[in-house]
Amino acid sequence: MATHYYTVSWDQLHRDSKALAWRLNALAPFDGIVAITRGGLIPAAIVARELECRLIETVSIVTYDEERIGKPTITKPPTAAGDGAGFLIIDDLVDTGTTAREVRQLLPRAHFATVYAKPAGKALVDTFITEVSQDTWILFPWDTEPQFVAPIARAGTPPRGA
Ligand SMILES: O=P(O)(O)OC[C@H]1O[C@H](OP(=O)(O)OP(=O)(O)O)[C@H](O)[C@@H]1O
Ligand code: HPA
Ligand SMILES: [Mg+2]
Repeated sequence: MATHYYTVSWDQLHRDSKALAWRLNALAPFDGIVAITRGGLIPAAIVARELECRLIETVSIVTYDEERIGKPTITKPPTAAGDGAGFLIIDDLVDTGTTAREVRQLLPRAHFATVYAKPAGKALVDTFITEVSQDTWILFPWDTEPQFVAPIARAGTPPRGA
């Protein structure tokens, strides 16, 4: 269970995904990108734009229900990436490495990159940008929205009108 939260804004995600693209550009060109949906879709779009890559494949895999990990289920395998040779795989993050392990079996020759990584999974990816501790849950901008927070002085009192 996470004891810390790390909130990532859209701006931050764009900056970190571009930093990943800078790193990957040194290894380019790639024949195509495989985005791991859903979390990898937006980082993959940003990296594809920066690397001028126009061939995007997807692999759909479900490992979590909110913060609860389950058995990974592939709901759509990749069809256009062969054994992964020449391809770049992009996901938002690697946590336990469960998802990465499954996808690597499908595309063993691809280069695997994530924007964020936690210690338990980082050895499974070839390139990542930012590491966070294992007990940190990363809050992505698509999973959050700004909302009202009560002033500190009112902590513990019921909200007005309640
Ligand atoms: O290293 P792991 O422990 O496997 O965790 C990382 C994976 O978990 C999340 O996907 P999730 O299963 O929540 O699906 P989603 O991308 O559709 O949100 C995240 O997008 C990674 O793909
Ligand atoms: O830290 C996380 N944040 C969002 N989704 C995730 N899926 C696995 N770990 C995480
Ligand atoms: Mg995912």
